[in-house]
Amino acid sequence: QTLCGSWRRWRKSPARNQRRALSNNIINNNNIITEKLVRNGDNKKTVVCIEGNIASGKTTCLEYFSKTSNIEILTEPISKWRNVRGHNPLGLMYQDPRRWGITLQTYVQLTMLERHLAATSAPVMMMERSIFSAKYIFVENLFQSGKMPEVDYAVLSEWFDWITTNIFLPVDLIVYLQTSPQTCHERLKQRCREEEKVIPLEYLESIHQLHEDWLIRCTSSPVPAPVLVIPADHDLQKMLHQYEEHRDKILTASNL
Ligand SMILES: Nc1ncnc2c1ncn2[C@@H]1O[C@H](COP(=O)(O)OP(=O)(O)O)[C@@H](O)[C@H]1O
Ligand SMILES: Nc1ccn([C@H]2C[C@H](O)[C@@H](COP(=O)(O)O)O2)c(=O)n1
Repeated sequence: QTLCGSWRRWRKSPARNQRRALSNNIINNNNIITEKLVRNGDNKKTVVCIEGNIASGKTTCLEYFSKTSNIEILTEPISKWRNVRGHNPLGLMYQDPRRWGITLQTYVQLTMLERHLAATSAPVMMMERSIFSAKYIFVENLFQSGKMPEVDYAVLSEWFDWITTNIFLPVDLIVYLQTSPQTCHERLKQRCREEEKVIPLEYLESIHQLHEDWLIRCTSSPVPAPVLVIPADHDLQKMLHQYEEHRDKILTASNL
């Protein structure tokens, strides 16, 4: 069990402390107090985001916790990314990232926002990824690898900044499933999703480095919550054992 170096840095400002603030006020660049949009009931809910590389085992982890009462599971809306009104932006992005990266990532940003704001009844909401990793990992990767034009990156960044400045999107804990890119490559081939057949090991290596910069080295983008790192190269049985070991910590994340 490891807690990321970001633990201390962000401990003072995670979701619980924001919730404790007298209101949902924020102070903008001009020192004018404005209100963040808040969904009713957000004060009580614990939000846990499962982060990790492609095919690292996030869905399998969520499936395991879905058997627990009091947890509501929100998987990534990948079926929407594969079919929006008959179009497949995920497939298009892998075929021609320069042309379709902005299209997919705009839609990912919208659908992840919907996930964060979903009306859930259980006290704990466990989400696959977040609007934060969509921006800090996937959009960054497209831009840094030269596959997203600067203007597309600027427009997406403006949208992201507006959303995260004006809408209260609390996260209590990030669970980072830390894998080697090689493990993910093996699992990806085994899963055999049609759109992903073109993904080379190098792509998974880039995505891995971005996760490490964000959640372990804490050198790239803000980490919105404490991070629990779970080594995830192990076989399924060992992974389930680790999930069981961390169960209490995960379920009581809002007390961190
Ligand atoms: N610990 C594990 N050992 C071996 N295979 C795994 C393990 N966890 C998941 N898998 C398999 O790897 C593939 C990707 O797992 P999945 O949970 O879909 O990952 P993700 O949601 O992170 O993309 C699936 O075929 C799954 O059955
Ligand atoms: N912002 C994002 C989020 C996800 N994707 C891609 C990466 C995978 O092909 C797929 C999600 O699969 P998972 O990691 O959950 O197995 O969607 C992306 O391109 N941009």
